[in-house]
Amino acid sequence: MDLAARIGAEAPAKSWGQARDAARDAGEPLPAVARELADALGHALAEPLVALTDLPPFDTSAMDGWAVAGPGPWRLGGTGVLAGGRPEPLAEGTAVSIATGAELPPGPIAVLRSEHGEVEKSARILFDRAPSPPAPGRDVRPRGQECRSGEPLLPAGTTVTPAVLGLAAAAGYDRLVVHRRPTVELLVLGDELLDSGLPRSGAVRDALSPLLPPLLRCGGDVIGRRRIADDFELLHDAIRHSPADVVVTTGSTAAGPVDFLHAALAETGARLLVDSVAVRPGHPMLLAELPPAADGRNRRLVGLPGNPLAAVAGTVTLALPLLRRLSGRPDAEPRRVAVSVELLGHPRSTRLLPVLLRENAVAPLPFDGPAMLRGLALADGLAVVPPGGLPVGSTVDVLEVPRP
Ligand SMILES: Nc1nc2c(c(=O)[nH]1)N[C@H]1C(S)=C(S)[C@@H](COP(=O)(O)OP(=O)(O)OC[C@H]3O[C@@H](n4cnc5c(N)ncnc54)[C@H](O)[C@@H]3O)O[C@H]1N2
Ligand code: MOO
Repeated sequence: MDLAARIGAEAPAKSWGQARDAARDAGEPLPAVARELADALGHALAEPLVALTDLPPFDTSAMDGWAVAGPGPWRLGGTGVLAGGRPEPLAEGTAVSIATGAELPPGPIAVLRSEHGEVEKSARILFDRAPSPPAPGRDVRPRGQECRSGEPLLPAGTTVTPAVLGLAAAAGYDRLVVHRRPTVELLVLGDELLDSGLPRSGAVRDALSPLLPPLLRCGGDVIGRRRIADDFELLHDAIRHSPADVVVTTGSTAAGPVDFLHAALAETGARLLVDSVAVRPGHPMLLAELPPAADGRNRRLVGLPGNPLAAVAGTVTLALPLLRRLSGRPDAEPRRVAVSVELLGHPRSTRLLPVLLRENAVAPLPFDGPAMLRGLALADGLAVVPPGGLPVGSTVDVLEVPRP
């Protein structure tokens, strides 16, 4: 049986948009799990975040000063209210010192800022020196100002950022229900690759081991990276036994003498969902469904071409949309930007061009060949130039290449 028959009839190359859609549709968000707040960072909320309390939970002083009842001057009483303390009711004509964030005594209480009052110490009388008399409500954060208990604060699918962790804690959460993040194993193929030092006699530095894990971490948890020699059995074995939800390979996508990826996928019983894309660079990129893991988990493989810029093209086209889908997050939408210099297109394929963004217009960068990273290293993003190119005065989508 020939290779095409073993892995299913070869479909024609997908357009760039079809390929990205196929990656977005290639799975369901992974199951929801409850995580301690600190462990939920970077995950997507599996449920809306609903306030478990009013915020603020009580009427709060917004300033250091005094809580005052009625018009001044006031008799100073009590020991004061610090943040975290419980206030006693205040009788009309009395005041008590209060700290920012402390609960106000009940009733129509106003706050006089410390810089607006003067205390006559022996008689313990507080005089009002404010430009206008303190009024109930001023310099007060009223209970429920930010939200009421039960109010939805964030929709499901929101990425848990440091700010979301803080909001969740303020709103009463100890744990969050989030989607499990997909695990990723990176298999870097190529006998010609060096891990250190200068390139020599046909051998080049492995540029993808440093480049890809930080990009892939924007969608999943990279649990391993391995260099695999150009050997069919080793590759087949690595794919078959990978514990990851998503295996990402680099190189070996084309038809060279040691490009074993298609054969290894066929031997593994994989089903190709995308097998080459009408995009430059990166056209041999692929996406496959692997047989499930022993514990029943679905597994997928993204094959990135070996040329480094082509590998980045495959990452933004297939790997990140797939990982974001599995992690329960919406995919990143491109930014639409004006074209102020003609963007030359390929006759039949989409081009992904490293560009700078200047005053909301794109400026293409030189050194954009598939094997080059010099343009990308300066770029603000990748412009998606449709077949035929784009004239001055039109607009172009620019994809973000995630940065730390
Ligand atoms: N007859 C054809 N040959 C090629 C075609 C084609 O359509 N017909 N497509 C070309 C295109 S386009 C690309 S892209 C590459 C894809 O090749 P592979 O995915 O099989 O990758 P390799 O052959 O292993 O390597 C290609 C190139 O990239 C360098 N490389 C690989 N890995 C790394 C790495 N980790 N760091 C730095 N550089 C890497 C490798 O040394 C090669 O120079 O195929 C074309 N050929
Ligand atoms: O896909 Mo290749 O990147 O054109 O070199």
